[in-house]
Amino acid sequence: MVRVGIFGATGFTGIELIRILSKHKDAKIVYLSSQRYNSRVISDVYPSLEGFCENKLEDMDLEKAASVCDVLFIALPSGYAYEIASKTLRKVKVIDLGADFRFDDYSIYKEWYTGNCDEYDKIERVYGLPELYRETIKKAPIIGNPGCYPTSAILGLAPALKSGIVEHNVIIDSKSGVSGAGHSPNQINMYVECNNNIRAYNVAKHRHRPEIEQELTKIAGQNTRVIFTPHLTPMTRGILSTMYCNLKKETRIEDVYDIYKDFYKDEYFVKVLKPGNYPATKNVYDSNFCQIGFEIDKHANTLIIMSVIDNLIKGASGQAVQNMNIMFGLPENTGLDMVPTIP
Ligand SMILES: NC(=O)C1=CN([C@@H]2O[C@H](COP(=O)(O)OP(=O)(O)OC[C@H]3O[C@@H](n4cnc5c(N)ncnc54)[C@H](OP(=O)(O)O)[C@@H]3O)[C@@H](O)[C@H]2O)C=CC1
Ligand SMILES: CC(=O)N[C@@H](CCC(=O)OP(=O)(O)O)C(=O)O
Repeated sequence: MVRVGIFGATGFTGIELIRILSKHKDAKIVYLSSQRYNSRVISDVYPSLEGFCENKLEDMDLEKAASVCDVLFIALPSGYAYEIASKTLRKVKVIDLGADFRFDDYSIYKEWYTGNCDEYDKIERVYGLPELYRETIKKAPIIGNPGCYPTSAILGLAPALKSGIVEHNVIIDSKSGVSGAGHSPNQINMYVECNNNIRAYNVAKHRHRPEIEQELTKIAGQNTRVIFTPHLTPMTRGILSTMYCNLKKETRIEDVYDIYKDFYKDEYFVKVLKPGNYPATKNVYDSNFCQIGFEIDKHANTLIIMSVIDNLIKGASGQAVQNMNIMFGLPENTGLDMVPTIP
């Protein structure tokens, strides 16, 4: 039985971790932290957990957490994980849902995030996208769980870039549900601001751009540039990323389908749709799946790829549990085998 602790248990990703792990047959939640609700029972704060999880919320106590847990999930805003991970290193595995361990290069992390990690380069960690890094995740002491937009974009683009059929300049147009912004009230997630409304934000300067470029450059084997525009849409959950790549030469859609099917042939959580079928966020709602579809615009010789995920599951807590399963030698879909919710 894997003993689990969660820092930041009352946020959206923390609650989603509890929901998944409370039904995970090989994991047991033994430690939950919260500043705001310290000493309350989690199901009093979130009655949806009544009968599923009755743990008491505690103050953040690194020593205690490291001594009673086998793995710690950090579901806090970015900037906290370095201190937690460095103080608990080798005593317990760490999976950070924030951005602190996603970057290969500290100067890029510092340019986009505010955390301080003096020994960044010395910390052994792996970018936690199982479809690309499964073998290194198995032995990693620390996982930097990918961002939600990067998960949808990288999974959607990897086969095309790896196979070399497209140029290395990509346009990514993404739409996210409001839960992507977390549960703390701010102007962006107020009902009256986001209901009946759709808008772009952080245009040409979103912090997920360098994360996406880092990974796509490694996959493509050469410098890859992206133009990334995120949009906030009036949905609770879900991300749709639509991506545009110039084809190097005329290509048949059946050949693109074969490339994608082959790339993901062993992947349980990635579903490649047949040509003519397009993904929708509802196809993966409340599940750990990513669905990918595509079309060729012959007029512009452009490959258009569409990728959908549930931002809170494959884009965060589900992927984090998938990583935990890999690290502890469990079947990868343990606790994650949910059928998407319709309608
Ligand atoms: N929402 C999403 O779709 C995704 C989120 N992520 C990442 O996961 C992490 C958690 O995100 P999410 O669950 O959405 O965030 P929330 O805002 O919903 O929750 C964060 C929790 O962290 C605790 N906390 C501790 N210190 C602070 C602080 N200084 N400011 C705010 N909260 C604090 C709070 O709990 P308390 O007050 O009880 O201690 C809060 O509930 C973030 O790093 C985020 O970037 C990654 C992918 C997708
Ligand atoms: C809709 C919305 O606001 N989404 C968030 C995604 C946050 C996230 O998951 O990013 P990190 O884990 O990299 O901080 C945003 O655009 O910042």
